[in-house]
Amino acid sequence: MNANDLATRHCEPRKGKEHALDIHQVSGYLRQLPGWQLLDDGMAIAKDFKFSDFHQTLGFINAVGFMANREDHHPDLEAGYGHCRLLWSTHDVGGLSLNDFICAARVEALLGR
Ligand SMILES: C[C@H](O)[C@H](O)[C@H]1CNC2=NC(N)=NC(=O)C2=N1
Repeated sequence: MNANDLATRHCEPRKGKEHALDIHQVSGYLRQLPGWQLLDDGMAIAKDFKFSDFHQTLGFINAVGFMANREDHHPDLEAGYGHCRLLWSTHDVGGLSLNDFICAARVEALLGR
């Protein structure tokens, strides 16, 4: 599944270890998502997005927040004047699930990438 396919999927409730992706699945999806990095021993993916000012940064956060609420899957956010770092992980799974990659791909699509 490439990034465009991922971005057209919707998150589904995924609870329990059986929904955790293995390292082969994780590296396959990561290859489709430039700039996203594996963190915390493979428990999360993150990317830092740069913007020219706080208005742009806040617009991005609002767009991501809207998408995240619609998908019922929520990122950790860290932001400053000209950047926002997003981290996706599935608490209900205790690691990475397909939902994290769907949301990362949806974020790229929001930016027209
Ligand atoms: C009931 C609801 O679907 C769950 O609590 C969702 C909400 N958003 C979530 N977001 C993230 N990142 N991980 C989850 O496990 C999660 N669970």
